[in-house]
Parts: sequence; structure tokens; C-alpha cells
Amino acid sequence: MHTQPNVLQVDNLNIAAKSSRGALPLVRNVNLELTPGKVLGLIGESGSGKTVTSMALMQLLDQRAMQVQGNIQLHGQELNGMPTKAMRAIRGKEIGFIMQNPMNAFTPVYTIGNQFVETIRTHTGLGKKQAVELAIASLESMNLEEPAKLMKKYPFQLSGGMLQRVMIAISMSLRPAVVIADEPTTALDVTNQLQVLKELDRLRTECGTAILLISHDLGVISQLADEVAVMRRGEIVEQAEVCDLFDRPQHEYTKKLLQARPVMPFTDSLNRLVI
Ligand SMILES: Nc1ncnc2c1ncn2[C@@H]1O[C@H](COP(=O)(O)OP(=O)(O)OP(=O)(O)O)[C@@H](O)[C@H]1O
Ligand code: NI
Repeated sequence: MHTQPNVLQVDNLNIAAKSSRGALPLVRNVNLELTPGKVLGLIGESGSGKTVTSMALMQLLDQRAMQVQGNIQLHGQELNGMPTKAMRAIRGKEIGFIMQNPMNAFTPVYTIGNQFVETIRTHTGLGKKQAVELAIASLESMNLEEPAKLMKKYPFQLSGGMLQRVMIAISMSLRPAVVIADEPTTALDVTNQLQVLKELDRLRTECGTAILLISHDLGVISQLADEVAVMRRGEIVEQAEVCDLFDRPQHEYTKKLLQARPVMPFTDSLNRLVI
């Protein structure tokens, strides 16, 4: 069988919170592989370490508070410990990030348009006019109406769901090799959830983007993920192809997670997204 090279490979990731009483382990021995065009789902109860893991991959954890050990390789390039400036060039361009809390992703004092255009221009050679056009097209693809007007607004003038869609538009506009999506649909109503899932699916099929999808919504996971990793208390306890995991969970914890919420019977992933 032909195996595709990994775009993002995480080996032996350990994360600990620094405290006066020493390091408090939050994430232990995590190994993850993201391949082009594939979606890896990450599930696990609240507090199990999903967000901390995703923040570590982006090198967004505060080094004064957290200790991150292990290898995080993007196309073979080590990200862990990379200087801030070099990492900034990768974030957004090579790795798109959809944060669990959209408010944190924006600066309150600049308009949406300002921040969007600035992000595009930082990472591409595009002029102002083309950057504005790209921003507007991306906002439209997220079902956001009157994008030109929207660009003139400030983050606090938008609802959580709208901000979430703007953030997704920004993270997708540069067609990154990797997208890390932390609960991308949680703040959205059903129509917009579907739109986001479709866009993520389009990104992976059209651009071959590798996606890490964190969600507590097993319906979302079953629709989009190819493989699923299950996290419990900072450790991956089980990882399998999505249909195997849903049909034949091995670990007791996975069985409990699946029982906690009724899941739609598994069909061929994503065919159901087409409406
Ligand atoms: N800055 C921090 N300092 C110390 N501990 C932290 C910090 N941020 C998170 N934690 C702890 O790390 C653990 C994992 O939190 P994390 O946010 O990754 O969970 P999660 O799986 O994303 O949960 P949820 O499903 O609720 O989003 C929790 O025990 C949390 O209290
Ligand atoms: Ni989280």
C-alpha cells in the first residue's frame, strides 16, 4: 500500500503546568499524525486536554506557565521551541487555527476587515485591493451576508456565531496545509454548523489540507473524521478508523463516551452533508 507522508507529526508530546509545587502534568505521551486531505477527530470529556494539546501544536501556550516537551514536526520541520518570529510566519499561513473561543482570536480595537486584510497581507504578496477581494470572497463562502459592511465592524459588534464564522473564513483563506479546529461548530446553529463542515470538507478535498478536528459532538465527528483519537486525562487511550471506533469501541472510556450521547447510525462519511 502507498503511504502518504505526514504533514504534521507529533511524537511523545508532554505538557505540564508549572506551579510552585513543581510541574503538574496535563498531557502525557501523545502521538498524532496528520495526513494530507484527511481529518483526525479528537474527542474526550471536558478537561481531558484537547485544547491544551492544540495550543501546544500552534506554540501558543505561555512558556512561563507551561512546559512543552516532545516533537511537533511540520513537513519535517521542528516547531517545538521555534523562535516566536519564525512561528508567527507559520501560524495562519501553514497552520490555520479555529479557536474554541472566537473572542480571543480578535483584537478589540481593530475592525474585522483590518484584521482580515492584515493577516492576508502578512502572509502573501497580495496588494490591498486583492487582499480585500480575497477577504470578501472568504466571508461569502461562510454564508456571511453583506461582507463589505461586515468588514467595517468591530469584533464586539458581532455575535459569537458570526465571529466564529469570520475566524473560520480567515483561517481558510490562505489554504493552509494544516487546520486545527477546536470545537468549530459549537457556537453555531444547525444551518451554520453544516456550512462550516462543508467548508472544512471542501478545504481538505480541494486543497488537500490535513485537519485536526476537536469536538464533543459525535455527530460532527462521524460526518467529517476519517480517524478518531480518544483522550482521557491527558492521554490518548484509543485511536481507530471512525467506523471501527463507533461500531467496535475497545476502551471502556470510549464506550462510555459513545453511550453518553445517541449517535446517528454511521453511513459513508460526508455523503450526508450534501443537501
Ligand atoms: N493555563 C493553564 N494553567 C494550568 N492548567 C491549565 C491551563 N489551561 C488549562 N489547564 C488545565 O488543563 C486541563 C486540560 O484542559 P483543556 O482546556 O485542554 O481541556 P479540553 O479537553 O479542551 O476541555 P473542553 O472539552 O472543556 O474544552 C484542565 O485540567 C485545565 O484545568
Ligand atoms: Ni477545549
